[in-house]
Amino acid sequence: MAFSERLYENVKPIWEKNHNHPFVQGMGDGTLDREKFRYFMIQDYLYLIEYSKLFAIGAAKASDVKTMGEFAKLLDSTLNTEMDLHRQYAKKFDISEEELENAKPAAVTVSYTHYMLAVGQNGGLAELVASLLPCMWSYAEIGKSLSQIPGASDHEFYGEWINMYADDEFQELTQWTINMLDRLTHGKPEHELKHLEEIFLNTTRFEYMFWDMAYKGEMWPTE
Ligand SMILES: Cc1ncc(CN)c(N)n1
Repeated sequence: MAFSERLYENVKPIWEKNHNHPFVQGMGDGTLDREKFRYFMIQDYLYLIEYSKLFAIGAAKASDVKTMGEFAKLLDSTLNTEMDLHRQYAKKFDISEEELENAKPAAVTVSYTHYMLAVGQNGGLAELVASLLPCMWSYAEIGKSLSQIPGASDHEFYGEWINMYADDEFQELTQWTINMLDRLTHGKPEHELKHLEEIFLNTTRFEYMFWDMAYKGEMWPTE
């Protein structure tokens, strides 16, 4: 069994919870409150600024030029395609770019990005990829599944979001990253695989927390 299949099996119950979360369901049937989506978009933009740094770290840690090039592609796609979607939504909400970049991250946004950056900076390439993969993989799955709901891709507001993650390019980049983790973990001893499994599980848990934070509009427990 490829290591990615083992990871997938291990986190399946949490991914099912993500798919059933009212935020995700609400994008699929178009009923999600736009204020919740607005809040999500701002926090997600801040999240992606930090997340994209993992690809730069990946390029620096890679041991061959081909892998460096792939990380460069992932970095470009995040900064210039995925985050463009957020900038477009920001226009719809009358949020200036400056306002977007100066917004303050919520507790979950800080915890999630700092955890990934610590793992990415302190560990090897396999740790880095294990930590960043649930982000890509779970959105690729959610985008694909929501795009199969009749009318969801054409929804005047949430359609663009769904199309972004259901798109072939995002799906291919995700598959490349899954394959890379399988390559990096081939032949690794069980105790190292267990460690990677735990990292993957932790960022999967953060994915759920991010949906929930956005749905509840949470910032910090003291506010
Ligand atoms: C929190 C989160 N997770 C995943 C993705 C998909 N890159 C995202 N934009 N934001």
